[in-house]
Amino acid sequence: MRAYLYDNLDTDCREPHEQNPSVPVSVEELEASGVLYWRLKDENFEDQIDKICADRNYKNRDQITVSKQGLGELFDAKIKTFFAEHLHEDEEIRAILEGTGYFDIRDKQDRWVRIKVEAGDLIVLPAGIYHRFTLDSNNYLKAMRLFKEDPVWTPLNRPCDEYPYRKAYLNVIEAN
Ligand SMILES: CSCCC(=O)/C(O)=C/O
Ligand SMILES: [Fe+2]
Repeated sequence: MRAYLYDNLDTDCREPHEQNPSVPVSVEELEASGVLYWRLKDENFEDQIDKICADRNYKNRDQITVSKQGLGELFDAKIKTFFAEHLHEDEEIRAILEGTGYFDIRDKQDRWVRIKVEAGDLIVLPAGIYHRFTLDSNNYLKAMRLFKEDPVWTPLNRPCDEYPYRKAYLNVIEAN
């Protein structure tokens, strides 16, 4: 995982969009926005996932393959939905199994921070954070999705500042 400020250029979102010079964003800075990160080791990948699930009460899991083959005729529509700035009522928890991609999150100053993920990364985006997702130029990512009960990942596109989970998110972040 590597995180940095987005350059805000209006070119293909699958490009890195790293500023020049780059402005790195640390794991601690991500945490200040409520984003959690773990690096999972190959040797005991499943054990580490199981421990995080037990600690954080994630009871269920499934897998998604974000690629033309994996999503079939839904691919173009899904990719568009993922990259529209949105939030969810629930956490978005993804353990990357194969491939690469970018999660962009809005930090406390409402700047886009780009998080490059690869196999072995586990990321938790808190409920209520504005974010988006895109593949990179490899056009392939397979992820495990973790969730507590039935997940509520309906994307609510910005602006939705009046939703209770957005307000709850801002309250937690401001107290940090
Ligand atoms: C890497 S999983 C696909 C992206 C997704 O599920 C989502 O909600 C993006 O915001
Ligand atoms: Fe999302």
